[in-house]
Amino acid sequence: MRDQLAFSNVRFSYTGTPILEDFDLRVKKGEFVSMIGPSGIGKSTLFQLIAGLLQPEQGEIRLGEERMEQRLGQVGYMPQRDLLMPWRTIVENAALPLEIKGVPKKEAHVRVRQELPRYGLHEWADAYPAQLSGGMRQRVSFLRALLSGTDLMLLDEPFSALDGITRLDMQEWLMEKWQETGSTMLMITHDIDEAILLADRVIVLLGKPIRQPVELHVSIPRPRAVGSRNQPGFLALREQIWALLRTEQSRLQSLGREA
Ligand SMILES: Nc1ncnc2c1ncn2[C@@H]1O[C@H](COP(=O)(O)OP(=O)(O)OP(=O)(O)O)[C@@H](O)[C@H]1O
Repeated sequence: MRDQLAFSNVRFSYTGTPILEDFDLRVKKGEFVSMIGPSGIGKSTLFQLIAGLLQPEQGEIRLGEERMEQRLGQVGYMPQRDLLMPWRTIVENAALPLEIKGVPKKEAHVRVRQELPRYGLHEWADAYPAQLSGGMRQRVSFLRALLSGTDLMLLDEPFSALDGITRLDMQEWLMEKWQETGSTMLMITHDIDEAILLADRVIVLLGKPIRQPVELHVSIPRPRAVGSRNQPGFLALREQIWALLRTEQSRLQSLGREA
């Protein structure tokens, strides 16, 4: 299967802070990849590079077959907080990327209304974001990202602001949507179980700068559900990721003490 995203030999730093060095990453079309790493390692920076908000100093980033400097608008982005506009209704919020692409407003709204039932939101089309629960707002945010018309979705800790039960529901919901849409998904999370449950592959980001991420394949059979966490393969992966992160945390702390 062809690559949807490829980083080759990428270097990136902020003034005085190296983030990536000789960094390679390949994501196949339709794959679900989770990324996990210590705070401040550069996860959001990676997403900004993919979205084209930042450019690499060296190396290249390809989306599909193309090497693109201008990647803005080529990926769907779902942030931690939904960033829905409070003065726009649910239909108006979700239709925004279509309108930006030049689809006439009326047509954009019809298309969103057709989609809403699949998101359990058909009764909320004309409501405002403040009337919806956190989980519902994140579903609107996901639909809006999907309607930006791209096959690559970047999910930046999409459920971190939700309560525990809603979060579990949303994880199962996202797995369904991923299978339904066939989109390629790249998700940042701080939650090891979430990283494993959803993904085909977990990428553990280590090092300062990040050179060779550790890539772990998740062979838990699909369809998965919250109960899949109790399978022996899951427990072993959780231990392995936990050990990697703990070692990295101590290494970073001792580097901090030396500096
Ligand atoms: N615009 C910037 N200018 C300079 N340094 C920056 C800038 N943005 C981020 N950094 C630094 O780069 C490093 C990586 O930041 P980034 O936000 O990508 O990390 P992260 O892994 O997403 O963190 P977290 O898990 O806490 O969200 C951090 O040390 C951060 O302080």
